[in-house]
Amino acid sequence: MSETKTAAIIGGGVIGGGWAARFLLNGWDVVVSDPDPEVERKVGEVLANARRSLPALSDVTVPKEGKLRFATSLAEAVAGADWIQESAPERLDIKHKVFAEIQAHCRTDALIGSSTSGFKPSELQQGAARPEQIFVAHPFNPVYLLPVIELVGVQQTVERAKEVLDGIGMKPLIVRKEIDAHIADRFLEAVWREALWLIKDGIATTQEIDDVIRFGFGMRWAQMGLFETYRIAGGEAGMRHFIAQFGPCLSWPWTKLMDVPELTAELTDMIADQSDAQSGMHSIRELERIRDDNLVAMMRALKGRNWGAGELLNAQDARNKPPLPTAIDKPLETLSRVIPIDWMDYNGHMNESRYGQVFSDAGDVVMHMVGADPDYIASGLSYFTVSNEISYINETHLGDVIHVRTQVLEARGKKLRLYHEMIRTTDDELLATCNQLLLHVSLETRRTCEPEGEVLERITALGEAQSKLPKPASMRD
Ligand SMILES: NC(=O)C1=CN([C@@H]2O[C@H](COP(=O)(O)OP(=O)(O)OC[C@H]3O[C@@H](n4cnc5c(N)ncnc54)[C@H](O)[C@@H]3O)[C@@H](O)[C@H]2O)C=CC1
Ligand SMILES: C[N+](C)(C)CC(=O)CC(=O)[O-]
Repeated sequence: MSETKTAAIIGGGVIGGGWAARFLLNGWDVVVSDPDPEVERKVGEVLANARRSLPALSDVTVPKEGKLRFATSLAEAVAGADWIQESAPERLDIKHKVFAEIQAHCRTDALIGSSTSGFKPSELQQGAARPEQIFVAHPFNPVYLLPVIELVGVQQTVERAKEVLDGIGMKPLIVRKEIDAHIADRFLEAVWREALWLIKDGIATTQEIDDVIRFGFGMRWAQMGLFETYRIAGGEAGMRHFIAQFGPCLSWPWTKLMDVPELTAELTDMIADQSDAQSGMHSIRELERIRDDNLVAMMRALKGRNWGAGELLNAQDARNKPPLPTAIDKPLETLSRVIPIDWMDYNGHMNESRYGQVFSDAGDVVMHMVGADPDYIASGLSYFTVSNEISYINETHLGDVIHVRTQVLEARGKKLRLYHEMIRTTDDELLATCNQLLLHVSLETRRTCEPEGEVLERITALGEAQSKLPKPASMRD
């Protein structure tokens, strides 16, 4: 058993709260230190949002949540921590004071990341007792959902940090050279500046600017980024043609980036009023939930494509996947997962089609147990499901943790009959059952045939062992 690690979060605001949730929901214990008397409530609200969204990105068992504690002093928070994440306000004087106190009380081998959006490590390290211990770990809001982290600092330190972040499902990017605002915030700054000009000059409103992003290039960026997108825009000749065609525009007046509009009271009012008209009907917490639900749905769609953020999530699932059941003389625990947002329907519960997905995944586990795994399937043999009789017994809701218990009712020759019970893990409530019949097939002839070799031996042994079990209670009722 690996020992539970501890993260100390210094500053529990928007970003510190997000870090706390990311670590906790990946099984780390977390200690938060923040002078704000409201910190427990604020972190609690971020955590509530994270609990309903992050686990829903996973299609396998999620790690057991760690323990959360609020420290009475920074010294107490950092004392035994493995990772310390500074998320205090973006002011160098505050950060220097915080680092001095951290280093006076933390372990010398602890990793000390800073969430700074723009300061370089050399600036953060000024006057530090052990400069090499401090590095930039710049996240994106919401930290519990968005995977990328920019790491800037001493090579050996950021490599250790990368290993930790990989383990909590993130996408650490080690930045080659330090630079103000790292990589991503330089883009965000450019887009933000341009948007401010467009509003100031009366060209577009906040709503119109958001629409050109979310109905257009924002969706392209979320899955391919900038260069891959523009490569395609160059047509068959790719990037070279793209540059030949659009390169000259760089010297035309297509940008006001070299200048910054003054944030006068008048411009601030204009932007804030437009933003109120656009989004004022929702509270910030409501907007956070809308954003999170949309992000989960988009990231799950990318999972299906095994692309971009979806590829990362699939790799994380593969790491968290539980081992196949080995004891064949008792009901088989074939699946455990959380119900995600995109499985909900207009009735406010899990759509009926998703029960088919759950029972199909549980059936796959039995196939893999007997050796009918991807290699066997690649050899041209498999099982087809020919019937699923599903009974919907109780409603299944967003965020429910469920597991499936499976009994093999018949495993003889070509026939594999399974009985699945889908149970809510928190209160043991039976949610649905499925009587499922699978037939062994040749993928070449697309007809049924007897299983072969080890699969035949294992399926026969499984069938015999399971035939001695009493019928599941829900079948007898
Ligand atoms: N808000 C954002 O979109 C992002 C912010 N960041 C960076 O994260 C850091 C924190 O920003 P936010 O969370 O947005 O700010 P915030 O204002 O929401 O939170 C800052 C927290 O630090 C606390 N604090 C103040 N002095 C402290 C001290 N001496 N010790 C411990 N805590 C202290 C405050 O009480 C507050 O709760 C900044 O460096 C910022 O650049 C990074 C990525 C995105
Ligand atoms: C606005 N910001 C500079 C604080 C933004 C970031 O640092 C990253 C983000 O989440 O957009």
